[in-house]
Amino acid sequence: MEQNGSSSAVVIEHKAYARIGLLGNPSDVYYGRAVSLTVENFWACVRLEPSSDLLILPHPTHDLVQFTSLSHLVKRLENEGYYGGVRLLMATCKVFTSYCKEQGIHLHSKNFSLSYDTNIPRQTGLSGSSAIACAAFSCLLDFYNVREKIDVKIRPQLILNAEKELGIVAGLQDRVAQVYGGLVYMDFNKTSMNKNGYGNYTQLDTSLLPPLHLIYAENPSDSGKVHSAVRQRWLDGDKFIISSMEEVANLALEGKTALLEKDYAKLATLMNQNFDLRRRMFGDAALGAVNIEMVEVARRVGAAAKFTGSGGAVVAFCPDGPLQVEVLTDACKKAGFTVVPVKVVASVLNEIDVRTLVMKNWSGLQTPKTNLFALPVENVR
Ligand SMILES: Nc1ncnc2c1ncn2[C@@H]1O[C@H](COP(=O)(O)OP(=O)(O)O)[C@@H](O)[C@H]1O
Ligand SMILES: O=C(O)[C@H]1O[C@H](OP(=O)(O)O)[C@H](O)[C@@H](O)[C@@H]1O
Ligand SMILES: [Mg+2]
Repeated sequence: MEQNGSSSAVVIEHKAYARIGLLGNPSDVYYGRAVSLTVENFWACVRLEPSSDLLILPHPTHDLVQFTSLSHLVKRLENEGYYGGVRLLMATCKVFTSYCKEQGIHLHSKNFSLSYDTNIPRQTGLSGSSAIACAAFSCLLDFYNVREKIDVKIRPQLILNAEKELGIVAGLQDRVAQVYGGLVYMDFNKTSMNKNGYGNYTQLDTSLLPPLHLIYAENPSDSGKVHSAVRQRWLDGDKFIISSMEEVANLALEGKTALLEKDYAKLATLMNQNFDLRRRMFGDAALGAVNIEMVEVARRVGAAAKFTGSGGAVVAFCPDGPLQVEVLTDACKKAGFTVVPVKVVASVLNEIDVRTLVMKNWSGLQTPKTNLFALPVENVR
C-alpha cells in the first residue's frame, strides 16, 4: 500500500500472479482436485485511488476503442473478442458489494478510481482474467478495511462469481492459487463444496517442485468458449465426461504424493495423462491446432507437457535435466513458440489473512449464497 499524504488519500495497489494448473485441471470445474502454482513471470496489477466520483478506467490497449482502420477493428475483435478488463473490475465491485451487504459488513461511502495493467499474455490459460479480478478484490478489501471480515477460503468463490456474473465459464483453481499464492493442493469435493461453498486447500512447499518451463504463443483462446460444450455434457450426465473428470481429479491426488516424495518420473507421467484426458474430452477442434502443437513439440523431445489452463500456454517438465531443456528451447524456437523458465511465487497471504483461516466461524459469517453450479452458461466473449 502506498501512503500518499493524509489517510484519506491512500493509494492502494495489488498484484495477482499468473497461475499454472500443474495437475487436475479442468476437474476443478466439476468437484475435482487440482495442484496449481502462481508464477512471478506474469502478473496483473490493480490500482485504487480515492476520488470524488467512482471511476473504472479503461486500459489504453487492453480495452481498445480507437483503431487505425475498420480492418484493424475487425482483426482485433476476431483475435481477442469484444472485451478487456473493465468488465472484470466492474463485476468484482458488484460481487464484493453484494457479499458485504448480505453479511452485514459495513462499507464507508467514500469513492475511488480503479485502473489496471497486466502483462499476462491475453487469454492464454494463465488466468489473466481472474488475476485482474483478484487484484481488484484485494484493493477493495484494503480500501474498506475489511480483510479481517472476509475469510481467505471464501474469497476465491467471490472472485469466481465476478466472472460468473459475466457469463464466463470458469472454475475455482485459478482464484484459489491467486488468493493463496505459491503451490496449492485443492480438493473441491462435493460434500465440502455444498456444505461450505469452498473446498479444502493446502499450501505445499514450493521447493518440492522440479524446474518447470512455460511455452506459449500469440494465440488467444477463450476459456468460456472452450469449456461450454463439455460443461453442458457434464450437466447432461454424460458418462464419459463424468468418469474422465474423475480420472483427471485423481491425477492431482496422485500428483500431490509424487511431489511430496519428489518422484518426478511419476509427475511427468501424470502431466502427460492429464493432457491426454483433456484431449479426449474436448476434442482437437476445441483445443486448437496451435495449442496441441505446443504440447507435441515438447513431447517430441521427451518432455512432459500439458495446458496450464484451458489453452494458449503449456507447462513442460524435462525429466532428463538441463540438456533436455536446451533441446526443448531450440525446438520451441523453431516452431515459433516462446519458452521461459517458471519462477514460482511464494504464499501471498499476510498476517491478517492467515488469522481469518485459523479463526473458524469466528464472526458467524456465511459462505456466499451464489451456487457455483447454478449460474447460467453463456458464451460471451
Ligand atoms: N490480458 C487481459 N487484458 C484484459 N482483459 C482480459 C485479459 N485477459 C482476459 N481478459 C478478460 O477476461 C475474459 C476471459 O478471459 P479468459 O478466456 O478466461 O482468459 P485467461 O485464460 O487469461 O483467464 C476476457 O473475455 C476479457 O474480458
Ligand atoms: O480448463 C482449464 O484448465 C481451466 O480453464 C479456466 O482457466 P483459464 O486460465 O481461463 O483458461 C478455468 O477458469 C479453470 O478453472 C480451469 O481449470
Ligand atoms: Mg480465465
